[in-house]
Amino acid sequence: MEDLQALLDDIHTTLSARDDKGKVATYIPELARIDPAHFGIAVIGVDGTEYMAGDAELPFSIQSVSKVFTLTLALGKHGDSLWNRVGREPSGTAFNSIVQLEFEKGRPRNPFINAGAIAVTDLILSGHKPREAIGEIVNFVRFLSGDDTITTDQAVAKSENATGFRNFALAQFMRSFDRLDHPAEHTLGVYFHQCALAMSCRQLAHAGLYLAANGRNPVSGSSVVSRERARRINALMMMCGHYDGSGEFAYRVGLPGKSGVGGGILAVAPGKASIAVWAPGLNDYGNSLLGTAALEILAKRTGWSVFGL
Ligand SMILES: NC(=O)CC[C@H](N)C(=O)O
Repeated sequence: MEDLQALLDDIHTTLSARDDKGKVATYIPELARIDPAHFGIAVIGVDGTEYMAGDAELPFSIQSVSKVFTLTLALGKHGDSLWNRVGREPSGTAFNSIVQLEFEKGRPRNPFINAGAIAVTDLILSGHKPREAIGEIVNFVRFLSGDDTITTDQAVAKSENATGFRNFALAQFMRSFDRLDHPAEHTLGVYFHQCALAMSCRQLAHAGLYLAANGRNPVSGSSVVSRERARRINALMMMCGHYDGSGEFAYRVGLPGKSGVGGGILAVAPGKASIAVWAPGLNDYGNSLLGTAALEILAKRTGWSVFGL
């Protein structure tokens, strides 16, 4: 395998020169202001070695990448009973789609589409005030990444709270099937804050390291989840992490990954490394255009894939 740092520098140079950077999300007004020219990538090996290129230390809005961490947290609190609320099948629909919810009686297909993530957040809220649940999520992500400086971007959370009509519709609709335990405003108050977590590629790659290392963070030495649970979360990321673009991502990259509309993607090369990439311009599925391209090149040149050696 070629030198990883040289490879990241090459990916950064090649992709920064591309004219077509995709389109930044505009439905959350605060995200519409982000410069699509940003590009960052960080790879943390399971031995803790860090490789970075571009804006790898600049915090960005992780948005739906947070759904991996809230799923992990909620599984820790509720165990497999979580699956009574949400399924484990790819949806084949957009991240914010409502259509399947009626046919499937308010049980979202998986924890990574918006409806499913809102149901997971509702479980985290159990027994808490929204403020406490937000604190618990922030503390969990700080623990995962070993970095106490991580916070939520209040302007992004506020911006989404003011314009997240679709998410309110999803939450109210689930509530009509008795699938949420809390008022939509409470659950979404927490959900918008988890999406507004601001993290750099470096912090994000550290936070995802447990998924590359059998459930244990090799840098901090902490056990996060069992080996079996880490595998299962990876399986869900592979099947559902990119919504109706999940098949295409698996085909091109071949690694479990989770995207967010802020342009971030967390990808996991089991036994090898945790990878975070950020390029704010999105493709038609709402996944980072150049982030996907970067991971495709990285996977090809390293040979990292869960589908073969
Ligand atoms: N795909 C995403 O990143 C969506 C997250 C965003 N906060 C939303 O709920 O619409």
